[in-house]
Amino acid sequence: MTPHPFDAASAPPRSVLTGRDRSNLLLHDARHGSELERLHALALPPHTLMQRAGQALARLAIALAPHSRRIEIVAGPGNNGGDGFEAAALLQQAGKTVRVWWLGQPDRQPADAGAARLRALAFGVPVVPIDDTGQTLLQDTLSRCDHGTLVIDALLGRGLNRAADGRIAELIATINASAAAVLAVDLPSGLNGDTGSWPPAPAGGAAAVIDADWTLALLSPAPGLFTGSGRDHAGEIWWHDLAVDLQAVPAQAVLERGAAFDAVAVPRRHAQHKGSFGDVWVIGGAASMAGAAWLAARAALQCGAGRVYVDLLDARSRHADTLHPELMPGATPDAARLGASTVVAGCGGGTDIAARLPSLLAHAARLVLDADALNAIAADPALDRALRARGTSGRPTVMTPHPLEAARLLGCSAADVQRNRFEAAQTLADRWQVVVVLKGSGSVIAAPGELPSINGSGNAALATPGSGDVLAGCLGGLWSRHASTRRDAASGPHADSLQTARQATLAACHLHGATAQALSPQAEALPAARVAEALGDELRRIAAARRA
Ligand SMILES: NC(=O)C1=CN([C@@H]2O[C@H](COP(=O)(O)OP(=O)(O)OC[C@H]3O[C@@H](n4cnc5c(N)ncnc54)[C@H](OP(=O)(O)O)[C@@H]3O)[C@@H](O)[C@H]2O)[C@@H](O)CC1
Ligand SMILES: [K+]
Repeated sequence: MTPHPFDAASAPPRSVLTGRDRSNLLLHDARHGSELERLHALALPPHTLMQRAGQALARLAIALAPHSRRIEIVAGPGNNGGDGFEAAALLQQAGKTVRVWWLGQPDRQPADAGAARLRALAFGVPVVPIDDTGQTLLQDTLSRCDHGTLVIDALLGRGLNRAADGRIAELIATINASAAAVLAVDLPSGLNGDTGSWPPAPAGGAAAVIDADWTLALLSPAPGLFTGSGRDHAGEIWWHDLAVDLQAVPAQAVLERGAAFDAVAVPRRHAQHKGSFGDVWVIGGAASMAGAAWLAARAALQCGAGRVYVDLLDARSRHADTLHPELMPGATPDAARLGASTVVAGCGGGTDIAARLPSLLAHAARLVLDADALNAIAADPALDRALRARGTSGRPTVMTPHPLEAARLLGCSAADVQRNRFEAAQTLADRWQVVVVLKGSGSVIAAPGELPSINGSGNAALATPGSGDVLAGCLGGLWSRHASTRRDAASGPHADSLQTARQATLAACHLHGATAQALSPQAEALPAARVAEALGDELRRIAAARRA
């Protein structure tokens, strides 16, 4: 008997976020991922998908840790463990010293995983049951490993149906405490792949989730890998589609990797002038918070808005930004100007922004609501009604809450929002017929009637004060030029549609994140003013790369 060979013709796993592929990636939750698996399994010889999964896993393990002679595979009771068994036989054939530690029972193992275990045994792979003795031995082994040992986490994948506790939680803690490198199969065990959160921990306990160096997503990546806690637990995310058609089953989310940005930041034509790219008004900067408004204005300028005005709420701060003389301090815009402008409202707005909102909601052609503008709407039913009326009338609005602002709008806690970021963002988008960016690790962009998108760029360098103001301004700038350019091309009212707003929002989130990654690849803190300044550099770099 020979193991199924590495299929040299099959594509290798791909790194999802560091590769050059900028196309959107469909993401399926656990239910639809199982449906995808079931549908394709019916059309293929028995065990094919798991064999492909094992091949992809073994191939990636060798590529990521070529010098690891010892590979410890910790396999769980279900098919996630089956992937581990499939890879074990191949890795053993490839000359590695492999051992599978198995937490399962033969009579309860699913058919695919059972066949994979028998195959591994047939190739002489040692399989150690994780009973009390096995667990002690594993703890002892992993405590003595260094980074040269590879541990494959095949404990739990999409079949997670409760918080990891008891022995499985102990195993997760043992792996996390080890110095070994960790490659997780499909999901870091313990992570809820649908949401990127942890299932509620047992009373008094902490959630147990693997901290992987790498994760190999199989078939269709789970949405939760890319948002909430997902990125921190998953490490670098790799993916293999196992040669199936992901479109055969409806997806639940989309990973945005730059396609929308490419559609929005189109090359500027020679005969265009500043009027071609529209006016942006930044309205915010209450007492001692003028910086927030200037940051947004600088970002809008860097992103290519035609003219940028700043209407500061604190009259005493109405001076120019001497570092950026292009920015114009302006008096309160009237309805006609608002009706021809993109307005970014609320950055450092304090409570003063509330008085401005009725006019902005009624007249602004395009409206970005950030920070204190969102808090004002959460606190005032009349503003809530005005925003609803704006949505019904078809005038586009983008809301950019962080989780706490979203919680205020939804009347729940920030922890509730983080438990299901997709649901929170979609509820807000549907309630007001707006585009919503729920900020945080893996910003979620939701709009009525659209699948939620997750922004794939960015890192923790953006976790600094003023970062949100820069995003709001960046969005204002890109939206202004996008809507104006589309109006040029289409001369129709649809130039201001919610779809244009959504495209600009996806583009802004991408650019904001990509700029931070370029400036601070190791995610060390970045002052927001540096990010604002560098947005233009990143735009110019991308434009130059396009021409090359
Ligand atoms: N079949 C195929 O062709 C392919 C399958 N694929 C792979 O299959 C994976 C999905 O497999 P799966 O559905 O068997 O689920 P899996 O993640 O192994 O876990 C289920 C087991 O865990 C248990 N359990 C759950 N939560 C628990 C907890 N907190 N603490 C303790 N136990 C817990 C649960 O126990 P039960 O609830 O039944 O008591 C059950 O025994 C997917 O992620 C991918 O890796 C891919 O290779 C593509 C091809
Ligand atoms: K896993």
